[in-house]
Amino acid sequence: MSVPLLEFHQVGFRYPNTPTPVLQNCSFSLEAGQKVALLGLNGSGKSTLFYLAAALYRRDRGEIYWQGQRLIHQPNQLRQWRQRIGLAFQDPEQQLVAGTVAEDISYGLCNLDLPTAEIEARLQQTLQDFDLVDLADRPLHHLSLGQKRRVALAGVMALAPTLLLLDEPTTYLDYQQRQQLQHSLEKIHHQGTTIVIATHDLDFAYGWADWIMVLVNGQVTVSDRACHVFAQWPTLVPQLGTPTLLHLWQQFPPFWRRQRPLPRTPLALSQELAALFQEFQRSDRP
Ligand SMILES: Nc1ncnc2c1ncn2[C@@H]1O[C@H](COP(=O)(O)OP(=O)(O)OP(=O)(O)O)[C@@H](O)[C@H]1O
Repeated sequence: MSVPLLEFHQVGFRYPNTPTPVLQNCSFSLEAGQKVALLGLNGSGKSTLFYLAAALYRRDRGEIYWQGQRLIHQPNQLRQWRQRIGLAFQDPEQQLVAGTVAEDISYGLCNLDLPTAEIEARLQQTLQDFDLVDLADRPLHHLSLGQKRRVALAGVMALAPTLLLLDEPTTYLDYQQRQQLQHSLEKIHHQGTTIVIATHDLDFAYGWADWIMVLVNGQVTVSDRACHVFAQWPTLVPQLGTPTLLHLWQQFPPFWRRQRPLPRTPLALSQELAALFQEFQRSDRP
């Protein structure tokens, strides 16, 4: 078996001046190439888990590994660690630091000590990839929240991380920006980046993820292939609600559902519906 990309082994973490730990004996591993949705109720610790994974916070207990190498919070290793793992915060305001869009994307690249020509080339490529060319010289405080999210993601991706952690990226996005985000994610994943998204958007998770992790009481209680998790969804994770397409699929007759894979897109579900109608029409004929 291959070495996991990222591994948490019995990790514990408590914020100073709070009585109970947020994470306790938290263990999981991520394989390269996965598209992971991290689910959990408000306050279950998803953002905290991301801060620990990105080495912005220091764990109290347990170990964190990158391809088998233990995280030790020493300057040289931290620098390398933070290059490999890109984190886009839930609130883009926390992430954006410079005056304009172009300056903000360049900021992270300058911190990598790259040659000027390479910084410029990566900046131009990133502006194009994220459809930000027209906004390049726009002051950040003139942008909408959705645009700020796009700039924050672009800034992280310009650094070419191996693992991308996105905290609630679909919040406040309109239909068009959501489509654009999905398109960017497909492209990023296709280029070889492993992606983990913390989200309350079950419909998004259902359509996008190939792996599901669920955080409950400071522990990852579910970590499995999405098709397995959704097949057992209501009994496995009752507290999170049910994705719309899955809910509709559960209204199909059991004999039909037993024989077929879960439809993960509206198109796949409508095709199932059409096929079921045809089946009933056939069986009704004298
Ligand atoms: N700086 C902090 N100091 C003390 N407690 C904190 C701090 N940040 C978060 N917490 C607490 O840690 C717990 C986990 O918070 P966290 O933001 O990681 O959860 P989450 O799953 O990302 O929540 P949400 O889905 O609402 O974004 C919460 O109880 C929160 O109140």
